[in-house]
Parts: sequence; structure tokens; C-alpha cells
Amino acid sequence: EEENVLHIGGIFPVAGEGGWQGGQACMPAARLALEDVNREKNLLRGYRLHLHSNDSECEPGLGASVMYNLLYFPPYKLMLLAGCSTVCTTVAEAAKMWNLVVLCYGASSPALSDRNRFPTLFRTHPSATVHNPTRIKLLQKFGWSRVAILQQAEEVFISTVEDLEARCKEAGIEIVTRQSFLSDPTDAVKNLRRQDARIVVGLFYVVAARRVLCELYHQKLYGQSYVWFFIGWYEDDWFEINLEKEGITCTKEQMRMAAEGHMTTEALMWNQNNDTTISGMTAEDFRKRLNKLLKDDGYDIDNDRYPEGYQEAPLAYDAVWSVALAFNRTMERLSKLGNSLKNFTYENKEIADEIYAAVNSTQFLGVSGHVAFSSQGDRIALTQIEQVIDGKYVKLGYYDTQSDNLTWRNVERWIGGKVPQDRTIIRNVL
Ligand SMILES: CC1(C)CO[C@@H](CC(=O)O)CN1
Repeated sequence: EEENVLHIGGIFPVAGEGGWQGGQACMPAARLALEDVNREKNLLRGYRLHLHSNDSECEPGLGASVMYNLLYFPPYKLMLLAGCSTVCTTVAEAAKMWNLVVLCYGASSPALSDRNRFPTLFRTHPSATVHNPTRIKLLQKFGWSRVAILQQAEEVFISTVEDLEARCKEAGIEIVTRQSFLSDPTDAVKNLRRQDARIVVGLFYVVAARRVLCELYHQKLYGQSYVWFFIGWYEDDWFEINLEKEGITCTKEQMRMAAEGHMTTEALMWNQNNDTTISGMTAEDFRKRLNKLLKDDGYDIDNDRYPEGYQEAPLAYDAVWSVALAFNRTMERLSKLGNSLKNFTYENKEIADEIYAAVNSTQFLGVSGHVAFSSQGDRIALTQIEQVIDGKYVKLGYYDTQSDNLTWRNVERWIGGKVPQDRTIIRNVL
């Protein structure tokens, strides 16, 4: 029985402080997927998928040592799963020395789309650049050809803005100014006002977002003449919480006033319709099973006490299905070549190439939606657009970049009752 096991390594960010502890929900989700794929009769016939998981704490150094332990000790691992952009960068850059495919379920950094640095990286988590075609689509929809950018000086936002600038140029949209700040946005916001910025794309983590919002209130860079685009994966009440704790000088009411009307873009990570996915579950079925699992792990789900990574759990679940489907296809291909995954070693390039080719062409409907990878191994994903209306996020629509299809509900609201202008209009009064 032992010889018919396909071993993979899993590196999850569970403990630790810095970064994204998404392994708390993603590891249970991956284990759920392992049960499901090993129960599928006509998948990996006669073989069992086994996951050796460890905690990286979202620390690249610890992630590297976990990877070496996985690879230096038998049995052979045929693939690695990993989360956190920093850990995936380290693991994926090293993994090519072992001819190993690395599947990242929790890495958003645009830098990971570089096939020269990461020739064997695939990710079920979309790159942060997935927001940009949606932002361009919305600017065009509302006739805005003059936009400003306000960003936090973090690698993920710097490379996202570079992609956004290139797309703006292509679309003939002028970037009137690009302001960045480390942690205090005061001067950057002043410069936005000086440049008469009206339509602004904001890229920062949620703690910086609260500081930006309060600064917008103080400098009156909000309301009917302004449109702000924020990132959509902050928690829904992000602009009303942690104010004292983080030294925000605005009241809840002032934050609500500054936040009213802003739009957000985010990648969809939970399949939106009720279709039955490859696992036989709908996304809702998956949610119910995951919630039960997390309650058994001690999370108080009924009182909104979710573990970190809950949002991305479908990405980890679908990553394991991607592995199983890829190995299934590889086994079929290798048997035609008189070969087998049993002969896998870290030096066997032929088998490594077959595994790569199988992952590259993997496509299926997962609980995170349609799973497919671009030529750089990026997850192809839908995006969702929301707007804060009366203090609550309202879904405005979805965008499918591949087909350039914007599904729009026409429920957006403008504080001044009409679409704001992207610049000051000097009417020549005769
Ligand atoms: C949407 C978010 C929160 C972006 O960061 C990812 C973690 C990372 O890129 O390191 C997890 N998912």
C-alpha cells in the first residue's frame, strides 16, 4: 500500500505575526480536498495523495527551511503547495533546482508572474494586477480620462501600479499624479489636492487605508466631486473599527462621511453561482463543510470569529484538486511512454516536464470558480466591483477580463446625483 502513495509538500502560514496567517483556514480547506480527491474512484486510480504540511508563519526564511526538510527527507515530494507572496517567492525560486512545480494558493504579488525567475510556479490566487483591467474598464465606463494614484510604498503595490500605468497609457488615460507614502499619507494627500485630482485609485493595506480616509476627511478630498477606488478585500466595516487603537483622529461618523460613495475592486475567490463543481459540491456546500470543520477546530464562526485566510480557503481547496487532476493526466501520459510517477526523482526532467504540462493545461470548475492558468502560471479570475452606499458595501457588478464582459447592475449612486467630472470644468460664461 505504501508504494502507491503520491506525496506532496504543503507550506502554510499558520502562526506568527507579520504578513498573512491565511493557513489557519487554508490548511483545513486543503485537508478537506485531500479527503475528497482520495475518495474519487476514477481519480489517481490505485494511488492515494498524501500531504506533508508544515507552518511557514508567512516568513520566507522559515518557509525555506520547511522546504529543505520536505525535500531532503524521503519520500520524494512530487509538488509543493505554498501561501504568502514572500514564502512563494523564496520557495518557487529554489524549487526549479528540484524540477518541482510550486502551486501557490495565497500569493498576490505581481512579481511572481515572472517565468524567468519562477519557471515552475502556478497559483490559484490571482495576481494583484487582476484589478487593473477592471479599473480601466470603470474609468472608461464613466468617461474619466484623467486619474491620480495614491499608493503605500510596498512591493506588491509598486508593481501593481506599474502595470496600471502601462494599461492607462494603452487606454489613453492620463495619470495626473502618482503619490506614494510609507505610513503617513498627509503630504501625499496634499499633493493630490494641489494637482486637482478628482478620480483616485488607492493602493494600500487596511491600516494605511484608515489613515488615508481620515486624512481625506481633514483635507476635504471626499464627497460629490471625488471618486475613490479602494481595494475590496478589507473587512466590510474596516473604516469604522480600530480607530482609537491605531491613533486615528477622526470619529466613526467622520470616517463614514469620507468613505461614502467609494468604489472597490477585488478578485472573486468563491464561485458566485449555484453550479455543482468538480467535487460534486456547490460553493455553498463547501462553505458549510468548511464552517463545520473550523468550529470543530474551535473557531466561533457563528459570531463572525473567522480564522485568517477564510476568504482564500476555496483557493487552497482548488489547489489540491489541481494537483490531483494534473497527476491523473500525468499518469495517463506516462503510462503511454512506458513510464510512471513511481520513477519520479528530483533529477528526472522528463517526468517533471509532464507534470508541468499537465498543470499548465488544467481547467475545471472549482469552488473558487473556473480554475485556469495563464502562460505565466497566474490564476485567471473574475473581479467584483462594489460601492459604499449609505455606509454599506453594495455589489455594482462583475468583470470578466478574458471576454471583456462587464455585468453591471446599474445601482451605483453619486452623492451629487450625477457622475463626477475627472477635472475642474471652466465654463466660458459669455
Ligand atoms: C487578497 C489577499 C489578502 C492578498 O494577499 C495575499 C497574501 C500575499 O500575497 O502574501 C492573500 N490574499
